[in-house]
Amino acid sequence: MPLLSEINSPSDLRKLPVEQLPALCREIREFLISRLSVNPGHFASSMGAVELIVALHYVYDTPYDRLVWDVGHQAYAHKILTGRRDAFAGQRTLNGISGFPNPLESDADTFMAGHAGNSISAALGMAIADKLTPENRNRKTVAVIGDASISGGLAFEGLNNASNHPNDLLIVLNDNDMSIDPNVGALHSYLSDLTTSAGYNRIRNKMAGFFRKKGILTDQRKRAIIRFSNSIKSLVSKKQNIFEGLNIRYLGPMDGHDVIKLVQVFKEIKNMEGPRLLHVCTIKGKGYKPAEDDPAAWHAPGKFDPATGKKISVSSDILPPLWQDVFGETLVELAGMDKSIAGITAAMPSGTSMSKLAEAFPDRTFDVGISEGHAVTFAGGMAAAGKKPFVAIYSSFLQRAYDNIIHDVAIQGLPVTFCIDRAGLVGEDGVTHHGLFDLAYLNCIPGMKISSPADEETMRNLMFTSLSINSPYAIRYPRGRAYHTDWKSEMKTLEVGKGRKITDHADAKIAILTLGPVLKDAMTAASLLEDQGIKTDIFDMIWMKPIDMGILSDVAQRYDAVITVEDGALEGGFGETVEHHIREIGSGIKVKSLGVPDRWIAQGTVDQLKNLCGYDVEGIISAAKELTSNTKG
Ligand SMILES: Cc1ncc(C[n+]2csc(CCOP(=O)(O)OP(=O)(O)O)c2C)c(N)n1
Ligand SMILES: CC(=O)[C@@H](O)[C@H](O)COP(=O)(O)O
Ligand SMILES: [Mg+2]
Repeated sequence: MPLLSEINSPSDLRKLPVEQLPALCREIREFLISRLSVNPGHFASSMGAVELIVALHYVYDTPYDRLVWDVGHQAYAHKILTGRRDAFAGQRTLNGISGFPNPLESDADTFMAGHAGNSISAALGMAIADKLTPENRNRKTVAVIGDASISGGLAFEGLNNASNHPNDLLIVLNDNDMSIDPNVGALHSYLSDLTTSAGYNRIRNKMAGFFRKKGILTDQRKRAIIRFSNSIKSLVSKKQNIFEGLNIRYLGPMDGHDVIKLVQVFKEIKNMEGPRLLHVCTIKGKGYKPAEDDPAAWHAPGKFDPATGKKISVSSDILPPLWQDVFGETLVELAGMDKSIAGITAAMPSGTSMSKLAEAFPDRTFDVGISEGHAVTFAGGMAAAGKKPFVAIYSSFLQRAYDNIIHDVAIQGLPVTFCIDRAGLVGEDGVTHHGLFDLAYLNCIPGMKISSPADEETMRNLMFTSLSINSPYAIRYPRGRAYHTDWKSEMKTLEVGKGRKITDHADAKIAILTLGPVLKDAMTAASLLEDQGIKTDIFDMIWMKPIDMGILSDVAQRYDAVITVEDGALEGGFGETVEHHIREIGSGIKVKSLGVPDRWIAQGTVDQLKNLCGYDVEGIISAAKELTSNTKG
């Protein structure tokens, strides 16, 4: 790769003649295909954003000028051009670079990315701060946001605020007509026929410059003219351009793969004043036919054969189900039993397997787009109207909807069932995507029921139990696979707040209390400990709230020490709750809590990260040994 191998910074890129940029884009795509076929990541989005990223770094004085990425899964070319080409082979691995922009990793990464919708607000903050900072007056800021991400509430809040205070923010709307799955919503269909002529903009730009030089065009007069021209346009075209209706200058649409044209346009608009939005049209998966043909399947394809596009699956055996499929297929069964059941997803139908309900009951399944807050309140509305909504949202994305859970569901005690997927460490997506806080952030909400299954049977029974729960209810489960190939057991109603004793040794001195699938590690650890003469008893608590006080008082009386294990943050988590109640009972036994410590956890495999956090089999064994030696001493 003769061009790419010489680029170790954006200033190296800017030394190239513009005519060489198409060749550079080809090399970047070749690089992405070769690296991502062996070390998987977000493929199609990044393939579609190559020209856009090259042109931005070519025209803007990065990293002094700021690029703010939305989600950031499309920004691999940005990482490659900003000194991380060689490190890219280790992206999304332990101690490697992150799969998303991260300011801790590079000064070219201006803001944390990973959760959709934050780029406009963050970039607007930077742009306005620069207006207030004399030495930064000429610093440019550009937000790059996709067509699905811009439909989220936070993005709209940013757009709505963009014309209130003087700023020169450029928003680049990267419209590839896709989310992870096909994009949804009115804005999506609106974008597809949004037009304004580039010629019209050029003339308008020249006139504005002329009148400004004459001192005729003040800010106030300019805003009046824009409002006047918008009203003329909406009279003539009958279509108010939504962005110009918000006093954000709309430019485009243009071909997002014509890197020469993009350079020319960015040069033209770079020094324009006031908030602008450039609408570029791209193809998700551009430059790799299998991905162009099926961008959803190539959003995060895993390993593949670059020559054939054949996915390289980890095993050909019959595998246990994905937890999300246990959820999806069980929900279809429940929806068949109870017509009041509806399913809601926030732009993650395939990720949560809510797609299975959509196939079986399309009229009872709702994809509301990347709008988790709206999804929860929408569910609250459905519940208030007598339905039984199941909202499936990844734990870390659900963080976006915290007050919606409290204000629009819990205070009213509405029967919404939260199916919290990707709960716990998720692995390679890293710090923004680990679902570590749901136990803590839900536990303090009055009336919220919180559960976590250790296996498929319990998952199905917890879901079935929702039919007899008429109040807010959460079931949390992890990314990845469960355990049993034949898992579709008969369902039954569980007693709310009732855990189960797994082992019962007369002479065990240590109790191990687990919540969720960490039970498996505890059982492995217990049998290894028994081989070493240390007897423990295991309890699968199933419920975090209400917690099984019967088990806690039994444990407090019978054992010398307790180990708790959770796949989540220790602060405010399951272990703290156990200790709080054991102290309330008046017991002073030692409680050792294992889980995620109070620090940010970057990317790696789940096994690597659990080991680092000390709650894998090894961690449980060493905790039991430590307690045994302490209680003996
Ligand atoms: C708050 C939040 N919800 C959901 C997601 C999952 N997610 C990641 S990328 C994506 C689709 C983004 O679509 P778009 O903005 O159009 O970018 P594209 O992938 O098309 O480049 C979604 C839903 C997320 N990252 N953040
Ligand atoms: C970029 C993004 O947020 C999603 O693509 C996310 O990475 C999906 O996670 P899973 O791979 O766990 O479905
Ligand atoms: Mg898109």
